[in-house]
Amino acid sequence: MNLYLAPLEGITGHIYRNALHQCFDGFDKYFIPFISPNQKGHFSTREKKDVMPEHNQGMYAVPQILTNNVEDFLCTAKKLGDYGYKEVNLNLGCPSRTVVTKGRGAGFLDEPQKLDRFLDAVFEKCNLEISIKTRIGMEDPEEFETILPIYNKYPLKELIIHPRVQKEFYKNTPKLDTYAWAVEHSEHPLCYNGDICSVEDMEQLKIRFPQTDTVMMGRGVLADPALGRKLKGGSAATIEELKKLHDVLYAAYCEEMSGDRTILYKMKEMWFYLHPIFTDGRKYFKKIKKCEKCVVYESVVKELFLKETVLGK
Ligand SMILES: Cc1cc2nc3c(=O)[nH]c(=O)nc-3n(C[C@H](O)[C@H](O)[C@H](O)COP(=O)(O)O)c2cc1C
Repeated sequence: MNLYLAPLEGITGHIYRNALHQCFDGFDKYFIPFISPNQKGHFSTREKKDVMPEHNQGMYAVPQILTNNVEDFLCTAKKLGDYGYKEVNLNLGCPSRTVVTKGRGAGFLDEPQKLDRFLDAVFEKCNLEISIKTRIGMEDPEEFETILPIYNKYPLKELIIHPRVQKEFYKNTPKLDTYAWAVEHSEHPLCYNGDICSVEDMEQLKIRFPQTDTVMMGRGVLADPALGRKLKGGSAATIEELKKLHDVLYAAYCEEMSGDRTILYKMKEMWFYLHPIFTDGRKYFKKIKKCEKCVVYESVVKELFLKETVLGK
């Protein structure tokens, strides 16, 4: 089984990926949140920090590009190639309105002919391997019957399918019937993505799709950082391991960012996903959300790790 860490913009940046890799590992590929090429043609500070080889040591990292412009894609891919990357991923799933209204991310799925011409040009000129992470349409899963044949025309490294349409954002449940149709009709190796948060979820997926041997996971990992390890037959997270992950992350955010508010914003985001793994996690999450100073935060977290334990999963 190949397991991939999903890109989560604002969360699984280099600090999170390195902390996860150091404390739990378990992933065959670590996807980097999207790079959105700008008019000036250079990376933002966040993007640069995220793709720098020294921030991705010892792991197979895949950068992702969000664009609908051929030149921007090629120019970004070239720079990533210069950094040493062999593979890039194209984002055709981002549901955010600001992205979609510009015809990027999931918005590109609304213009199949333009998408076809885009892929034709980038596959002709790009020297790197290209994979695609896609939703199944904008409004209706049936749109995928037009989109998949386009993907089938090009030599994709792999196709990662998150079987929701754009308008659902992260609501409802993944459309497994559409994924089943894709399993039958795709010419490419497939990776399934969506709502795999436990060993049981994976078992269910494998019952219906025994041929699926590559799965990407995002929020499930934030909620249980040992998920990848557990899916590979390893043990559940211990309280000591979770404390270590927390301490590594917190130290790295304190070093990279300035100001209690900015640091605590990052930590609160992490706790939003992670708190349910602890006994009485809700109580502590409420306290954490109220923290405005790092010293106060540190004492709340210290108490949590002292008094609570990990819920058996
Ligand atoms: C906060 C957040 C940020 C995300 N950022 C990205 C991104 O940069 N690129 C991308 O392809 N998908 C992004 N996604 C989608 C995830 O990669 C993934 O497809 C989605 O969360 C479904 O998988 P999951 O159920 O395992 O979390 C993001 C999702 C969330 C919730």
